[in-house]
Parts: sequence; structure tokens; C-alpha cells
Amino acid sequence: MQTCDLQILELHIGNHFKTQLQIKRIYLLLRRVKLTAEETKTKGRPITTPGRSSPEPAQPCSRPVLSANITMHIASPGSLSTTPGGAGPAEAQRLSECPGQDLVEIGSEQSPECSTDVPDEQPTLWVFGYGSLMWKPDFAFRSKQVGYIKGYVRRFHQGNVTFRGRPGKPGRVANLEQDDTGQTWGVAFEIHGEEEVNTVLKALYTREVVSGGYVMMTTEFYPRENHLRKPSAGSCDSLSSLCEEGEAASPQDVDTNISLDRVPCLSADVERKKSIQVLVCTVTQECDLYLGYDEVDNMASQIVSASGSAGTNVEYVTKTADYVRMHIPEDEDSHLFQLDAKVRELVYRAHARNAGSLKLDLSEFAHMFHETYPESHPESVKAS
Ligand SMILES: N[C@@H](CCC(=O)N[C@@H](CS)C(=O)NCC(=O)O)C(=O)O
Repeated sequence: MQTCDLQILELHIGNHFKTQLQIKRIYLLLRRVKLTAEETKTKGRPITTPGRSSPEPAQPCSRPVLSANITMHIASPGSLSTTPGGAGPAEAQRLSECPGQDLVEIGSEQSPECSTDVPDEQPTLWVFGYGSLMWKPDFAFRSKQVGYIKGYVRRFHQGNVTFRGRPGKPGRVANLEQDDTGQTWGVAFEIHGEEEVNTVLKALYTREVVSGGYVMMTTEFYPRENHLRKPSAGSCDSLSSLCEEGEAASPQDVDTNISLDRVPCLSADVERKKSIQVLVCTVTQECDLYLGYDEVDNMASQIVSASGSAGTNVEYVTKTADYVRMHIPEDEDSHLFQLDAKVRELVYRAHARNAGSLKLDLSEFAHMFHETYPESHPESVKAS
């Protein structure tokens, strides 16, 4: 029976972290990939942490770049059976040679035996995406789920001069702005296994911090089943017994005859219990290339004329909006959809007149305006 011996994985994450506090937060997150034995007795339960329900406030960006060594104790790669050439396709195959095992305390001194009754020692990291990470994670993941984080709203206030812009002609990419009553919908990706976690952290750092000027932080992610419409007055009457007994009503417990607008009222702590701590990349107003608020028309004009190594800024905005429309109907992000509509309108208008007026070849996007906004009529498209 193979022994999964532990090995210290020294993870150097150079960083733009602003304070030792932020380094400590990332370290705590990485340490939280440890799961206690009792927590994993209910196999498959997502990592829940009693952490704050509101997100960790992003720290101001500052210089000089600090470097942090984050050390994780996790099972040795020897216990992993990688598919030839490393992790498999986007949905990473379970890499552990101890399949089907619960996670245990990672970093414990004992070297657990890999057997059907010894949990898998592999770390699990959750990464939350709300912009291009949703439709282009570019890393192997074990599972993903739609949900939301609290205390932030999605905006396009971060400039970009690499993937979707050029120096002197920045594009705009997604970031999070703090908003106490806000919610940002997106996708949480589960990365499982020592090599996977290490690879993804390094890739994220290169893509987000080095190329994007983002910083990494942690917050609580709530899977979509946590999202309950505000019960209308009295709609919980029939459920109060369940709520009062502390037994949270969950949809299957509830009389299915309740009309749609009488959703089960889960007590707040049930929502908290179901949260997962995630790593998320955003920016603060002190970060490089932070552009901040501008009128939608101005932002759209900037976006329509920007492109970078990954493609046009139009593609970035429209693919983000399309992903949300298609996969996250709960997300009513008016900022995103107004910006998307204006970008498509500008592209359509330019092509309706003369594609030459656009510096970029956006012909592939010209049709998008009508496809997305069929109720719009060309004549309603104001002349520039
Ligand atoms: N952190 C946000 C934004 C991610 C993002 O857009 N990052 C930029 C960094 S410049 C990127 O990767 N762009 C790749 C692309 O534009 O194709 C998310 O969670 O989605």
C-alpha cells in the first residue's frame, strides 16, 4: 500500500501585496486548504470557513514589490498519478493515487497510508472568477460552480496594456469595487492536488498580478443555491416551524406547492455555513493602471479602439456579458449590460457607416448588436 509521505512545498509568490497583513491572509487561505478529519467525514462538503461573511477589504497597492514565501505542507507528488503530460483536460482528472478519499488534516506530521479508508491528503484551492476567468480560466480545475461574493460589484475600471490594450492606449478589464450592499456573480473553480494548486497559483500570479496589475485577496463565495429571493412578507409563515427549530428549510424540505415567490427562508447562518473561502484577484484605486469611473459612452469608445496580445477589448467585454447572460441568469449587472450594449452599438454603427472609421477590424462583432439587442433598430442608432 503506497505511503503518501508529506513534502514541504515552498511556494514563492512574488507579489504586489501591500502589507504583511495581506500576505498573512493569503497564507491563511493556503493553510485553509488543510481540512480537519472531522470536517471531511461528510465527504464532498465544500471547504467552509467561519471566516467573515463580507470580503476582506482589498489593500491599497503600493511599492516596492514585496516577496512572500508561502509554505504549504502537502502530500508529495509521488502520491499523484498524473495523466501523461500533466493534468488532463480542463476538468482535471483526480490526480491522487488514493481516489475517492476524503481530505485530511494537511501538514499533520503523520504520513497517512493511502488506502480506501485513509482520506486523500491533497490540497484544494478555490479561485473565484468574475471577468475573463469565467470564460477563459486557462488552468485545469476539478469542478466549478456558479455563485456570488458579497460586498463588491463588478466594474470595468482597471486599465490594461497587455492582453487587451497597449501602452498609451489602454483597454478596460473587469475589477471589483467595494459596495457594502453589492454582490458579484461569477464562477468558483476547484483546483485539487499539490501540483495543480502550485501551477494555478503561479499562473494566476503571472496573468493577474504581473500582466494585469491585480492583487490577490480572499473572501467568501456563496454557491447559487444559497441565493434566495427575499421572501415576500409572510411567505415564511408555513416554514417558520422549520426555521424556528433551527433546521434550515431547504428546497427539498419544503412543500413544493409553495408558489415561486414563496421561497424557503433559510436562516442566515445556513447561508454562512454553505460559503467557501476563495482566492480572488481585483485591484484597488492605488494599483497601476487603475482608471476608475467614466461615463459609459466614454468607456465604450475606449474599449472599441483598444486591443492587446489576447485580442480586442470588444471581445473581452462582449464575451464576459455573453457568459453571464448564458450561464448566470441571476446576475442583473446593469453596468456590464449597459457597457456591452454601447460597445456593440458603436461597433454596429461604425460598420453600418464605414468599417474604416474603426482602427480595428471588428467585422466579426458587427452582427452582435442586433443579435443581442434585436429590439434595437438601426435608425435608433444615433449618428455619431
Ligand atoms: N480577476 C478578474 C479579471 C481577470 C482578467 O480579466 N484578467 C486579465 C489580466 S490583464 C486577463 O487575464 N485577461 C486575459 C484576456 O483578456 O484574455 C476575473 O476574475 O475574471
